[in-house]
Amino acid sequence: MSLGKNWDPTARSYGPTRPFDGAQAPTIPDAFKMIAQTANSTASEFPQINPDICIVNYYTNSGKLGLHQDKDESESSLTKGLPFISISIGDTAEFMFGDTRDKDQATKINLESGDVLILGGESRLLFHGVSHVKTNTAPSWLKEETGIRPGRINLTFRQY
Ligand SMILES: O=C(O)CCC(=O)C(=O)O
Ligand SMILES: [Fe+2]
Repeated sequence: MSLGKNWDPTARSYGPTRPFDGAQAPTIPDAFKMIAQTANSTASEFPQINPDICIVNYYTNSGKLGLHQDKDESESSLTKGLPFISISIGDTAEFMFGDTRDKDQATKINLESGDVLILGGESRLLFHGVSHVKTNTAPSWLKEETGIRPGRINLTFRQY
């Protein structure tokens, strides 16, 4: 799902409403924005964004996401290298990134629950994706306190 603007993964475009039922995208809660902007300000090499899009992805333990570039934001946002800020919650993902769409050449890192990843400036158009989600790796306190189901939640904040 997405907050702020609707993201249509089929058309790869943003709009005010969901095409299949016309629902408005909910606004991004201020508390969410605050977390993203605080993370953004610690990465002082990147410009500060005022996020107007938050895409929420849920991955089951068999979920993956192929290597892709995020280049559907406005031309001015991309030219300025405005960062997107990604926050991971739940099970650990193996995240891959690189200069090409070739999985074998990509660098792989673990994104654990609570990790923040920021792609901005020259790294804004890196190819990236999720090779797999590691079963039963979420912190036990998170499972106990929230009842979060198996899998991983990822929030990406962007400025269109
Ligand atoms: O789940 C992730 O860590 C990456 C998500 C992503 O690349 C996207 O939403 O465009
Ligand atoms: Fe992406």
